[in-house]
Parts: sequence; C-alpha cells; structure tokens
Amino acid sequence: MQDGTDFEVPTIDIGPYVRSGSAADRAAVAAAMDDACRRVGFMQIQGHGVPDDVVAGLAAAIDAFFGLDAEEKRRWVRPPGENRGYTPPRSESLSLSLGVEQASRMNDFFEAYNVGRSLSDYPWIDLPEPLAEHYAENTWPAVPGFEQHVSAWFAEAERVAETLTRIFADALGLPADLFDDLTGHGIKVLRMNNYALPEGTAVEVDGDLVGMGEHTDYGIVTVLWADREPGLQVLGRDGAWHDVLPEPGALLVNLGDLTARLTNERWMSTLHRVKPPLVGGTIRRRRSAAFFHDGDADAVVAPLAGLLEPHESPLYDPVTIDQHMRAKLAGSRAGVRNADAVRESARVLGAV
Ligand SMILES: O=C(O)CCC(=O)C(=O)O
Ligand SMILES: [Fe+2]
Repeated sequence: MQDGTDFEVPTIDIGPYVRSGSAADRAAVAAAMDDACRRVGFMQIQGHGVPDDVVAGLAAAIDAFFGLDAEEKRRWVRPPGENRGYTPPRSESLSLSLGVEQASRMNDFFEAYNVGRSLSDYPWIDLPEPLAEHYAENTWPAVPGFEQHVSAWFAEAERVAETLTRIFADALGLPADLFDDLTGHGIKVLRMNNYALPEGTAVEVDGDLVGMGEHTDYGIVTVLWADREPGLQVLGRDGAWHDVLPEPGALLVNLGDLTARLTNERWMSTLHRVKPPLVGGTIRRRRSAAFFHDGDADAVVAPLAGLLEPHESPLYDPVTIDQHMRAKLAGSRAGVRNADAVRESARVLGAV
C-alpha cells in the first residue's frame, strides 16, 4: 500500500505454502518474505486460505460481546497476572493531552477480550508455577456462539502463524524445523480489540487521541485481522507514522521482538499504534483481532549463530521467553517502564 511517500507495506501471497506449491514458487515467496521483513516488518498476506465464514463468525462474536453493557462485560475481567478475559477501556483519561508522555498507556481507550492456549492443551508439559501463568485456562462469556466462532478463528490464525514460521525458516536459509524447538507448547493469545466511544460522545481533544499506544508486539509473529477503517499506523524506517489499511481479504502480519532478537535485527519488530481519525468530532468504531504467536515460556531466545556474519556480534543476551514476556506485560499492564526496551524506545522518540 502506498501513502504518497516511499513507505510501503508489501503484499505477499503465501498460497504456495498453504497449498502444495512448486519449489520455485515457494522460493519466490521466501525471497519476498526476507525482503519485506528486512525493509518493513509489516505485511499484507493473501492466499492464507481462511474461509470467509470463519472471518464472519469472528466479527459476529466481537459484535455480540462488546455490545453487552459495561457492567456485564466487567464480569469477565480476570486477575492481572493472567492475560485472559476482558480489559475495559481507560476512557476516563480521554481528553488528556498525551504530549510526549506517550508511554502513559492509561490513555489507551481500546477494550479487549483475550483467549489463548492453556495448560490443558499441552498435557505433556510440566512447567513450574510462574511459567504456567502464561497458559491460564480460558473463560468464555455467556454469549451464544462466541466460543465456537472465536475457537474457529483461533485455529485458522494458529495455522497461518505456523505457516509463516516455515516461510521464515526458508527466508533465513535455515533448517525448516527452526521454530519447532521454540513453539512445541507455545504461548498463543488472541486479543480481540474494540475501539469505540459511546454513541454521541463528542471528543474534546487538546492533544493526541490514541486508541492503543505505540508498541512492538512481544512474540515471534502476529497475525492481525482488522476492519477496513483507518486507525492503524506503522512507524517506517523514515521515522514517520504511516496509515495502514488491510487490503480486501488480506490479513496483516507483523514481526515481534523475539524475531528481532533471533535474527539479531536483520528483521525488525515494527512499532505500531492505533490512532483513529476524528470524524465529525468523534471516532468511527473499529474492530481488530491480533493473534500473538509467542513461543514456549521456557525456551531460550538469543541471536541465531547461523545468521551472524563473522564481523557481527550479538545485540541481545539470551533470555527465556517467560522473562521477556513478563517484562513487556509489566510495562503495558502495570505501567512499569520496561528498562529492557531501550532499543525500541529510542525508535519511538525518533519518530516525527
Ligand atoms: O487494532 C489494531 O489494528 C492493532 C492491534 C495491536 O497492535 C495489538 O493488539 O497488538
Ligand atoms: Fe500490536
């Protein structure tokens, strides 16, 4: 997609990996992937094979849940340590000017509902308590069809994410099973987001109005479905924010921090945010669903030796995925600044 500048979110048709494409067709996809991941870290994905009725089911489930009244939705809030259930909007600070204090995530006005893979999905693993927290059981709200529709979407997004990691291995010229050791009992979370203000709310904005503050995603890769409504913005290598709208039928895909670590920043986790435009003094509702493919809590992530050039030294120390996720979630949920994110915050402050 072009927005009048040199910034572009490349479109990749992953069909040859979804169906059994020829070796030459797959090699072309892998080469396009390497190029997109080096230059942008954000992509439009076509040929993913997700049936239309599964997309429609997801949208219907999102509408049904977020359409409940506020009090009913709050019944589905879960303890802060569990990345599950309902997150209410922080609408009370809407009119605040964010100024340069962009790290103040309490201004984010999205509401969300999270589900994910649970310990019961991986009966063969035995993780100590702090690690097991990443695999909390799901709560399903009492909304007809919600569990069924969301589970169908989850399975499709998971399949697409796994296909992408196979393409990544080829694109990096590394063994096809590269990600298997990191994802056998992966932390996988689907976050359904609703950006909306109550009907008729006029917004008094004396600064920036942010639906979801700028961030990189934490894991390996994110598969994102979103309404074709403006709001999502991506920070380009030119230091400017660019609007990104999904093409009809496309899924958006972006790399997370763990992939930047694994590739020693040959590929980057791209900064993005949601900043819905004001239309007639308010915002138009926008829905999205982000599937985070985050890897095994106890796996250790460090720059892959096979990718380091002789003159290159690792930019990151080894961390477990648990340590990495914990530091990031503490930042976004408890407002504790994540001291490990220096490399990412330097890029935000450089944005114009
Ligand atoms: O709503 C969107 O398009 C983006 C959501 C997002 O970045 C996230 O949930 O991490
Ligand atoms: Fe994100």
